[in-house]
Amino acid sequence: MSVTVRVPAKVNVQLAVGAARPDGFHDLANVFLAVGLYDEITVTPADELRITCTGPGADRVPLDTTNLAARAALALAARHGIDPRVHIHIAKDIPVAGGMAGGSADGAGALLACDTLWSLNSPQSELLSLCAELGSDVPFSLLGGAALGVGRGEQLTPLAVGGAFHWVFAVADGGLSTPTVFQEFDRLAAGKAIPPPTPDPALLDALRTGDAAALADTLSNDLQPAALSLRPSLAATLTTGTTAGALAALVSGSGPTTAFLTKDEETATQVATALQSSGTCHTARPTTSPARGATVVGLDRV
Ligand SMILES: C[C@@](CO)(OP(=O)(O)O)[C@H](O)COP(=O)(O)OP(=O)(O)OC[C@H]1O[C@@H](n2ccc(N)nc2=O)[C@H](O)[C@@H]1O
Ligand SMILES: Nc1ncnc2c1ncn2[C@@H]1O[C@H](COP(=O)(O)OP(=O)(O)O)[C@@H](O)[C@H]1O
Repeated sequence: MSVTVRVPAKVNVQLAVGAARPDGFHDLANVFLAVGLYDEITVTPADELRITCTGPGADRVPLDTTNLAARAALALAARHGIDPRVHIHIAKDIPVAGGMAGGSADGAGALLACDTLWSLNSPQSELLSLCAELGSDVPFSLLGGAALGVGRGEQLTPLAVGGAFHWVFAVADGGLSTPTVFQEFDRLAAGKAIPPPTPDPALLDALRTGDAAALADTLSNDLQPAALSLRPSLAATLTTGTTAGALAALVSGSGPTTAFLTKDEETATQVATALQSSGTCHTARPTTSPARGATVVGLDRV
């Protein structure tokens, strides 16, 4: 038997970052929106715990037990006293180390896939608490849609979204390390007062009403200056997309993927074409949001 789960990427439409905490994390007001780029995780019983990965950037994905998908399978098996030997295949389409939570998606996906394979039927609350142990972004990958994440981003409140938003994601060459971007944030913030992170009511309203122009006016990412400081070339990518007609542009999470919100599908195609031909990114990917969270899409009983 094998089980396949599809899991979306995310963009942070607001990422408000507080001061560094004693445990090394930062308190956040993190407004997640799931977008239609997906990894697919397939689990099959095997003689040993084994991971394979295909797709763009697969050579940069660890195939040992540091992989979040392996950690998820091991954590679920340990919780239930189950033999964890499965083959986990990751069909990757989410940019690796791109600020779109690809590793988190694989962690959430492996958790749901193993839960299904082992017929555990765990309640969502139990899966969400296991996700939070794996990483700050992992609970949202399970949930999908849109949500406000507080604490280090793992404490979620689902948000209503009033319509589809059109996006283009410009995938950069190479990745950025999330801890390094937070360290750069701390360096840039040194000596400044950092206010406690709070969600922007106007942004939550824009999501609720599905108003792309209002959302464009309220997009914000406190990690963007840090990502631009570490990767100055991203400024040219952002300018290319806005010049080509995007309503707004921002770095996705810790980057280096950049996100472009457009008023409709036609403009998204036009912005993607301009970005692709500009040479300021590796690949331009048009898509929509919100997207469903981790979902079982295949159950093969042979
Ligand atoms: C920045 C964000 C925005 O959604 O995503 P990415 O852009 O990486 O996808 C997240 O906060 C990333 O979450 P995730 O990638 O799960 O991070 P974790 O594994 O929990 O933590 C990795 C490291 O990032 C830093 N970190 C993470 C979350 C947080 N609230 N404060 C932090 O300072 C810490 O240095 C931590 O050791
Ligand atoms: N399944 C996975 N897919 C991708 N990266 C993973 C995975 N498991 C662990 N990693 C590690 O996590 C790092 C961050 O990757 P990723 O989650 O794709 O990016 P981001 O944190 O920027 O959203 C990678 O560089 C890699 O070392």
